[in-house]
Amino acid sequence: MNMQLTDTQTDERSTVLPDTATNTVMKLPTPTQLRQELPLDADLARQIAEHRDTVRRVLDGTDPRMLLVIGPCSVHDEVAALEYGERLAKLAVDVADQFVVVIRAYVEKPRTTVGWKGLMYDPERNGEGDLAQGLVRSRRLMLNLARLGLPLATEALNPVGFSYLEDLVSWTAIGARTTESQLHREMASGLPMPVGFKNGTDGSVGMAVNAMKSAAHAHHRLGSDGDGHPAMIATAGNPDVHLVLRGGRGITNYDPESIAEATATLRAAGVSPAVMVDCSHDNACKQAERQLDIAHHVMAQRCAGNTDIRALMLESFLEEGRQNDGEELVYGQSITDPCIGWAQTETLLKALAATGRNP
Ligand SMILES: O=C[C@H](O)[C@H](O)COP(=O)(O)O
Ligand SMILES: C=C(OP(=O)(O)O)C(=O)O
Repeated sequence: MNMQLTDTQTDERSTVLPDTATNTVMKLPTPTQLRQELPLDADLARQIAEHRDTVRRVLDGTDPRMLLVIGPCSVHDEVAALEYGERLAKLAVDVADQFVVVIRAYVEKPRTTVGWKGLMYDPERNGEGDLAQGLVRSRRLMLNLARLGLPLATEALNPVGFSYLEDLVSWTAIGARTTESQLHREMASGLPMPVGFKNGTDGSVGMAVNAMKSAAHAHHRLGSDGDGHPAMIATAGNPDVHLVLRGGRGITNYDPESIAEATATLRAAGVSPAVMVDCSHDNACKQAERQLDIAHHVMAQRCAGNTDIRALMLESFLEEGRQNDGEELVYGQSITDPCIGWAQTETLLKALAATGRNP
């Protein structure tokens, strides 16, 4: 599973200088090396370019369908994630006249305090932080999901981490905990796909609007090249940025008044009024089943004429609910936020599509 290391890369842990540091550093393969080991072939690259264009067209309203970003809160088991992907790819065909279905392939999890941070950071979930293995497994999983024909969504949390994966992703989220971060805005400014900024964890939309303005702008940022060398990166600005309403602590924002207030703010700021409603997270008060009613409620608003609502996000997996990580895990059930199960997912997507056909 471990990547080949170059002559200059050893797998020894070395003490970091200066002397105040007690950290250890373990060298990793570079993004270029990982991309060479797990390459994106020309057909898949074409597919991803087409998916990104489709997502852009949905978000700018040229394509009248809605975007539906759906899948597990996090991936901890690649087999279950692929089984979910296979089922979703079939269901996506049934609703393709109404929805562009994008699968959540979330391998980095932002934590409120501490907790498992995702497949990329701790693939064995044993606290060892085997990033060398996590990066390989994350990229391999994403390649396999993309080969099912689905566009991929993920949250870009660590700009270095994302440089190992970004060529595989068609829609990217900047999460509620990082929307206000300049580093994430700079990163989004140079990303080659549409990016959704979540409102803040306190429910505030203003910081996401500021993020959109910043990410649409050109930047000079400090980063590294594909070979891991420090580099100045000049970004052009990302024209395909939008707002994601996900509620906040004790606040929901999927109702008509909240959405109207958000789109008025977006228009006043001169940025895209396109909105994705995240039916999970604080909108669902972390109760997975609430997503069902929320999705119907938002779809009804869209069918009643609010075409600024261009997208929905749902957290869904094979089994409903969530479980604590441990020895005996239920196959296909989330170990982070609760999700709706497959049966609910199938019923919901078909019902939403039927509403879209006969508003
Ligand atoms: O989407 C997942 C979680 O909401 C997010 O990662 C924060 O989780 P936590 O509050 O359990 O740390
Ligand atoms: C962490 C997530 O969302 P948020 O940033 O809204 O909490 C997520 O979508 O997995």
